[in-house]
Amino acid sequence: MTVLLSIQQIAKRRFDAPDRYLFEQVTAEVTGGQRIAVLGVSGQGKSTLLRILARLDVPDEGKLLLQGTDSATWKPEEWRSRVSYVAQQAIMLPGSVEDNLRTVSLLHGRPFDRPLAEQCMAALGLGDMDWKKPAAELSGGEKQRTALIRSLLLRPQALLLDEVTASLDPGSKLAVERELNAWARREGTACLWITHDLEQARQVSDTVWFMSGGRLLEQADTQSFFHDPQTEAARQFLPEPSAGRGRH
Ligand SMILES: Nc1ncnc2c1ncn2[C@@H]1O[C@H](COP(=O)(O)OP(=O)(O)OP(=O)(O)O)[C@@H](O)[C@H]1O
Repeated sequence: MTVLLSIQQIAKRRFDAPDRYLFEQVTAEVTGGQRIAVLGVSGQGKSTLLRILARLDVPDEGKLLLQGTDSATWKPEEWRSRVSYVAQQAIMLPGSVEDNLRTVSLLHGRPFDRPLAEQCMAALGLGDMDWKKPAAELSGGEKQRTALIRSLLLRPQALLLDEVTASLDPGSKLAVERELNAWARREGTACLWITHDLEQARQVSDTVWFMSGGRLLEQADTQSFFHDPQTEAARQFLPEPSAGRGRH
């Protein structure tokens, strides 16, 4: 698999104590279609790292490359149309659902793919939605899925998903997991999921990135991470081992 994103020695300083790092020495690669769960206790900087990868925030140290080209060479909007961040708190743009679905295409100068929008809405349980409805009137879960579809319509190479199913009912959550797994397989879209739901992490990832102590402490195959975590911090983070999970 070709390397899509290369993350080299990225560090971010704490804004409340600039002599200390929120995280440092983060080095990793993301390949096309790779499915990664980004795990760790609250406040490790998982969201901050993904926002840096989407160029919505800047690192204090280190380099980011997309398809081998340094981030400084990419226009930010071109980068963001390829590496799309979906926030936990979906922000709807003014206007209707349809305006929301169309706006990102307009912003990035792409034709609006209505059949794809219809297909995504149906797949995520929004097939009966009135597209003329003001987006501000949607429920939290409807906003979250509409925001996700807005990003999917860009056909990004990487989707950075920040607790995107947090306000969804179990059925809708499953629909999102299935649809994004299908995108990763079909389109080769890399999916990075921040989640606190360990069952979800198992369903949606082949690789785990575990953040702890200001480092990207483990990068492991998902099965190996859950069955045989290599660090004490990861062992503490995971629930008590179930029968059969070997630990050193
Ligand atoms: N430079 C910084 N950039 C972002 N957050 C910072 C910074 N310095 C300190 N912080 C603090 O560190 C924490 C980082 O939050 P962030 O959302 O990135 O972590 P997280 O691991 O995603 O947490 P959660 O799992 O709760 O969403 C916040 O409490 C924030 O106030």
